[in-house]
Amino acid sequence: MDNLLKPAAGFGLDFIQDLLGSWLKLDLTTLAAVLTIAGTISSTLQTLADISLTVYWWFVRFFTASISVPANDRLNREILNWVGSNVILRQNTRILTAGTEPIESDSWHSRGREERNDYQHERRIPITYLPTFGVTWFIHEGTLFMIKRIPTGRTFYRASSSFYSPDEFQDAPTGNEPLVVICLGRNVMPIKRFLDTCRDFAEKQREEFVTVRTAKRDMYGQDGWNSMVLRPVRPLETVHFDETTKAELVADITNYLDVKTRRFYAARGIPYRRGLLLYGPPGTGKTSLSLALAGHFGLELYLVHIPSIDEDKKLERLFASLPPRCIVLLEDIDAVGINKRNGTGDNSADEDDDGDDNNTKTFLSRRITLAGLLNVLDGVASQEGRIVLMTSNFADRLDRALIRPGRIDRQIFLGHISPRSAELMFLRMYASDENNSTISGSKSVAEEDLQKLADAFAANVPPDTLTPAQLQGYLLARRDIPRQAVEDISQFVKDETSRAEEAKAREKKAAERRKRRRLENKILRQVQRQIDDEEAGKTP
Ligand SMILES: Nc1ncnc2c1ncn2[C@@H]1O[C@H](COP(=O)(O)OP(=O)(O)OP(=O)(O)O)[C@@H](O)[C@H]1O
Repeated sequence: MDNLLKPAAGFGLDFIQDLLGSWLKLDLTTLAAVLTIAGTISSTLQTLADISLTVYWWFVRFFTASISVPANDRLNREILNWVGSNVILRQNTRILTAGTEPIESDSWHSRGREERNDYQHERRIPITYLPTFGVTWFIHEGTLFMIKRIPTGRTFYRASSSFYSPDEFQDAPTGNEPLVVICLGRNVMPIKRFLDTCRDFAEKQREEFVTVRTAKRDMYGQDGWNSMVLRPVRPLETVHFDETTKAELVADITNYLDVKTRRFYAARGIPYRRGLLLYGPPGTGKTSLSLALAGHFGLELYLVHIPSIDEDKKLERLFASLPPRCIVLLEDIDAVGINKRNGTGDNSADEDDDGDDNNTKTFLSRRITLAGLLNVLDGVASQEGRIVLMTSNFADRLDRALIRPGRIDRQIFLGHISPRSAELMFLRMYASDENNSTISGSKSVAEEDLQKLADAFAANVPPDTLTPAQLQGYLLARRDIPRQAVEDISQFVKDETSRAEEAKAREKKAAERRKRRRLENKILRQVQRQIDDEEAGKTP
């Protein structure tokens, strides 16, 4: 058997040797030598890597101090913010993670977002950049620091890892990973100082910006407050409505946030919550006021656009993950009609009213029920210490169960602009600011002239005609020409009034049509029922 194989093996070896010799000009001995050297280099490199890793860990263990920060701690985000602004940007890092919102396949859901995807009607969501790092190094106050993101086990971005080290991409930064802050030396004091710096930085940002969080599904399909936008703080003075109501509102919230009030509630077993309803026509400042209040009280704003939430459970999950002190803004709670379907209110839900008088099922939107909303507002699981602001364009359509004291403690009406508010808005629009960046034309208007112009302007803005949004739009279109704004205002008021009257007449006609259609349907159904009854009577 061995003898039989020998020529074949010899033939094979000879053949390979010939091939290498004639084609590649290599003999087998050289090849073997090359392979041996390569193997030795590779194992040497591996050994060196192992040694350096061991040295690295010994070094970390004996010559550094470290502090870990859990994923869900606010400090974690504050560190990332600091690193993002001070290290990543300064070092002009080429590896960042950009994000806007996850793409969802659910068409109803996406439609809701298309309509109103972001705070204050912005359709385009700003891109947020997060530092992509496994480990980042920097020097702070003369000490060498290292921040390490601890992998959470979710791996992706592998496709891109062919170019960069897999470590860098294995765990895409969602901002929810625990961090370890390490510094050179055996003392944790530099780290503590660094953490203070991060907090001061965040504090300053909070003074200048309001953090607005909105509900978004994250990349793993989990609902949560996953989108964050920083909005510049809007001073309360720039939101015009009844000054006494404004002062009362601010006093009310100040009192509520006072630690003594919390103790008072706790001692008497009263749930420590505050609910406010901001209502009025569109463009009267409900959203602007909410933002201004959040800025004034230094609270984060958690925004829920009710019509885009499609199930009670989702709202429940969002409320369950609210921090203890914040403002929750529930926008457009009436948008699809918080009404009993057998109610008398003339609203959108009446359009498809099937006339079933016994149907008392209550709907907030496609799938959010009034019970679901009430449950998150005062259910056992709902967080104490927060302020819930609800906005509505049609307060009269709201269910009484929702607006009872305890759920809504104060109702604030934001209506059409008053002459006094028009004067203030005019002054604000044309007064020169620090950068003198307001308007070119108005620079020539002296202060006393500006006041005279504002008086003349306000005299031509009758109460209860224009919304603040309309007036703001008007002034913005004339931002360089204050005198022209005064001249044109009477005509603008006339035009807008007649337009509003036409719209009202159209709406009245449409409402009458709907009413007629409902009546016809009702009669038809009664007739059909009679016919059915008669037929049933005939049959034995
Ligand atoms: N009372 C107000 N004072 C100053 N500006 C206002 C006021 N109301 C509205 N505006 C301006 O009009 C625009 C729209 O305001 P905002 O979105 O706050 O109104 P809204 O009542 O929430 O409207 P909607 O009911 O449509 O959501 C903003 O740019 C805001 O600056």
